[in-house]
Amino acid sequence: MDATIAFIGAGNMARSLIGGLINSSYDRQRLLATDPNEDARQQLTSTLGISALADNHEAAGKADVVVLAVKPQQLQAVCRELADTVQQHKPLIVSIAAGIRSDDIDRWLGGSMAIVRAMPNTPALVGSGASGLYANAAVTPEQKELAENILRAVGITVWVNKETLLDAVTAVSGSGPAYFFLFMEALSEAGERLGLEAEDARLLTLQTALGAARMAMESEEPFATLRQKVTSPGGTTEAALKVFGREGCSEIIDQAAQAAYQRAGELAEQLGRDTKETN
Ligand SMILES: NC(=O)C1=CN([C@@H]2O[C@H](COP(=O)(O)OP(=O)(O)OC[C@H]3O[C@@H](n4cnc5c(N)ncnc54)[C@H](O)[C@@H]3O)[C@@H](O)[C@H]2O)C=CC1
Ligand SMILES: O=C(O)[C@@H]1CCC=N1
Repeated sequence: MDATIAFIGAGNMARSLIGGLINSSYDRQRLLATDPNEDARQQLTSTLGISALADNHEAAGKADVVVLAVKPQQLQAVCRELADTVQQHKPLIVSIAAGIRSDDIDRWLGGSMAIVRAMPNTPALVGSGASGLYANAAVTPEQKELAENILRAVGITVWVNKETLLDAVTAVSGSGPAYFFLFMEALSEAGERLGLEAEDARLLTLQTALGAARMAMESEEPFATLRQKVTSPGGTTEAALKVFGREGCSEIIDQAAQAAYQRAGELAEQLGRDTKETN
């Protein structure tokens, strides 16, 4: 039987995970979600067909797994609110919040909790997610398997053995879909400026992104070799790649990933401190 999972916070990422789980035949009856926003709750019930509650305690109290899916800025208050409830039955906690460390989450929840931190991404919605996972010392092998099974239902999973490596996962795959959307947006617009119909430019861009990813997935060759195979000497690709090189495209991508990584560290530092109000 599927474990009962309560999602605390039903925003973009929770909906992607819930949708992906349902698409992978996860038992809807075993999925619950909470959100203070009535529209968000109605959307869950009408589009995903799962129970949506306003009361975090009620949902967490029924769950084998509590997925903390609120913004990092809301996490401390939500954890402190849930501490009494989760201390009673000790569900597995899965936090998907960027940056916030498991020690801080554990302290806010009252201590001695089994916590898996996961960094998924929104393509989970279509079963093509990529998640990094980290388990604290209290997580049992069975709980590790449970967390992995949930995230694997919506894509691939990678365990990291150092918590700070989750910030690197965030910089690559957590935020990564946005980088690829940006690239597709720009390439499609460039196609339009070159005279293509908007719809054609979009379709050609999409299929090229999908084709390149699938080809790389199915090949054992490094990305660089696949790139070289498109690049005829003195040809069109070479002309384009020269511009990428001249404008420092690789350096820009490196700087962008560094910025995401650093921001995760800043969130941990700023939001990991106990606030006066909740002390
Ligand atoms: N969006 C993404 O691509 C990814 C997001 N994440 C993480 O997932 C978490 C959620 O991000 P998003 O879904 O993008 O944000 P979001 O803003 O779309 O969703 C957060 C939801 O939490 C609800 N909420 C606020 N206070 C609450 C409370 N006290 N109790 C219950 N629900 C409450 C809000 O109404 C909102 O619907 C963040 O911590 C983020 O770092 C992780 C990986 C990828
Ligand atoms: O932008 C963010 O902070 C979240 C974490 C990774 C993707 N979205």
